[in-house]
Amino acid sequence: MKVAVLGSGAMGCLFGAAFHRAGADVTLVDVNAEHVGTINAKGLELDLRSGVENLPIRAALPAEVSEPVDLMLVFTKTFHTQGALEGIAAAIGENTHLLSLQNGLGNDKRLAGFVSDDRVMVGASMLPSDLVGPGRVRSHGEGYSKLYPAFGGDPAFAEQVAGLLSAGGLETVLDLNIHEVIWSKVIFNATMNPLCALTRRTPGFLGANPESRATIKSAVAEGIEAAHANGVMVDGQPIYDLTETSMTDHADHEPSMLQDLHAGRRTEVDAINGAIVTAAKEAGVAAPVLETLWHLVKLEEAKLKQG
Ligand SMILES: NC(=O)C1=CN([C@@H]2O[C@H](COP(=O)(O)OP(=O)(O)OC[C@H]3O[C@@H](n4cnc5c(N)ncnc54)[C@H](OP(=O)(O)O)[C@@H]3O)[C@@H](O)[C@H]2O)C=CC1
Ligand SMILES: CC(C)(CO)C(=O)C(=O)O
Repeated sequence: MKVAVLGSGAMGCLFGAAFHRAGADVTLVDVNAEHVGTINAKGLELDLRSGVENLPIRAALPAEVSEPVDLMLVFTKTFHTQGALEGIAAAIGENTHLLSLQNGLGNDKRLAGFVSDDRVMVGASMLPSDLVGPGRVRSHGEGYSKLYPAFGGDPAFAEQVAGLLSAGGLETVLDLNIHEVIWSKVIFNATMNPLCALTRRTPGFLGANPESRATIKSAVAEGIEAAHANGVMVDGQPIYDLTETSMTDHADHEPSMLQDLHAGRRTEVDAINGAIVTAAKEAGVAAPVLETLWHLVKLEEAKLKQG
């Protein structure tokens, strides 16, 4: 399978490596010229719990990819999806499938503007990953990934994709209820990511303090109510369980929102907290804790703009 990973930062490199290990023809596409150059010159360095690995994977700037691919895995930040797909139009042919495992709500609609609905796949990943420097990625935590065609239909291609990822070392399964999976993940992210970003601490710190534990409980409860009000019947307990797992298994992982603030970049809080709060309001329910976390992270972003 010919695969392009669009946005080859922390997660894109981790997944590109799995496709490469499974024998796919992979190109890591990114706008960061230093990162692309380092991967081409020295290989991709992956620091995993199992050890450090160096993989000779091809990397490219978007303008350098001119042949259509079978699969384009989109792993930019959500607010870059539209521009990134426009910038790689030459690689999107009439048989190209698009897959997003990005955080947040609305990724299905963002991809649907570029290929027919039957070639859009979405999902979520619980794997943690950090971009340590040009050509270097660290992932020290376990986690599964789930995917499915976003608008239903034949899952045969999605099955092949999940098979390759699993063969390449990243456990991936199909889930018919993919929108419940995505909502469960976004509720988790809307709770844990802002709390870590605002305190500048990792999940282990949140687990050790009663104030964060109380906030986690309220935020998750609001997210579940918002999902149910929107007709997405998520099961609540596994989301609380995920927060517990992250406070132990991912105790030292910097959630992507914390990585963003540390790097002085915009966060994805609008697609995460903002999207849940908006959906909640549209369905006639309030989500005040999630809304406050959203606004506090927006203030952090405003501080970054001030310098
Ligand atoms: N990190 C994690 O542990 C997890 C992240 N996620 C989700 O995965 C997605 C990706 O996150 P993550 O890997 O952390 O993000 P990163 O910032 O590490 O990677 C995104 C990459 O996309 C690049 N990029 C930006 N614009 C374009 C473009 N037009 N064309 C090609 N590449 C572009 C960025 O370059 P530049 O930096 O120069 O803008 C960057 O290298 C997000 O939605 C995140 O929420 C999900 C689960 C876990
Ligand atoms: C790794 C994980 C699952 C939890 O922190 C995540 O989604 C993120 O960092 O955004």
